[in-house]
Amino acid sequence: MGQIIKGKPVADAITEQLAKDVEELKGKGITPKLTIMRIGENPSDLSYERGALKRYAKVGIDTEVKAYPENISQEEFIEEIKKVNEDNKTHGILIFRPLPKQMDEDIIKHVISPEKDMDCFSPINVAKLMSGDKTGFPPCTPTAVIEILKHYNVDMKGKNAVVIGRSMVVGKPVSMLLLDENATVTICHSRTKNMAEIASKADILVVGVGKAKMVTKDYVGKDAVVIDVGINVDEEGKLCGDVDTEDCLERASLITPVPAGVGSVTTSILGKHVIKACKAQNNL
Ligand SMILES: Nc1nc(=O)c2c([nH]1)NC[C@@H]1CN(c3ccc(C(=O)N[C@@H](CCC(=O)O)C(=O)O)cc3)C=[N+]21
Repeated sequence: MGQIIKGKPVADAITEQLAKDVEELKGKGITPKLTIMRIGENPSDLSYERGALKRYAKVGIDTEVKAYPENISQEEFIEEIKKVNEDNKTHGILIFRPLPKQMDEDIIKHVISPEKDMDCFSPINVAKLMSGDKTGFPPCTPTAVIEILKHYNVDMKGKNAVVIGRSMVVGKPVSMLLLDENATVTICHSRTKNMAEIASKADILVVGVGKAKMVTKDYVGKDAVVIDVGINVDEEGKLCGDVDTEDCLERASLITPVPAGVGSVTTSILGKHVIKACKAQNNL
């Protein structure tokens, strides 16, 4: 029988350091600030926003939410991003994704200033992630996955890691970060044949596809570590992951829940990025 590993202890450890860093910056007369740009009222965006606001109120990071109507035009949104880029008080920007249909992410991604881009939207940060340049900002959720594995002493070196999903927010970047930790990485996606069979060979299984409870015990090898990155809303309007946690628990050794798993660590990583950006922008 496996064990459920929560994000909270990991998030708390990171937050403790955050609070110290903020205090130090405030001692120098600097208040780190994050500006969140949200279009519409997607429940998973709102969940992230609530988590972030709560955490940063505790540690003293200023947070401003700029909310825009679902039908805002691309031109208007670009102007808004430019304004925040130029706002001297803002050190970090988070733009919730995916953006609505009228937006072309391949255009917008070039607008956000790479120094303020907290979640690896800018192609500059994507390139830095690919090349292992630590001055960039890898996306928060994939970084949270690695922090959880480290916190619970899961050895990644030489292990078989299988990632399900190839998105730019989860699958691809988390694969790069696992590779950095010397895991042997396999990426599965919608066209993969025999996915359950491949997944069941994993020592570490990371799932981020956005399909509620898609991963059942057939995907899980004995004593595998399962990290559920999915944030879905079920028929009853409750948050649930991509993994059927109950079902997989009998085979897995460790498994993260949703909610209270990866998501809770994501917000603390975002805070860490804001501090890093704030220091860099103040030549500290
Ligand atoms: N550019 C971008 N990057 C993202 O990483 C991103 C995004 N856009 N759009 C939305 C999704 C969703 N997401 C969540 C992160 C944390 C919680 C989180 O903190 N959840 C708390 C619950 C908080 C609450 O609901 O009160 C928990 O799981 O315990 C939820 C959802 C990141 N996403």
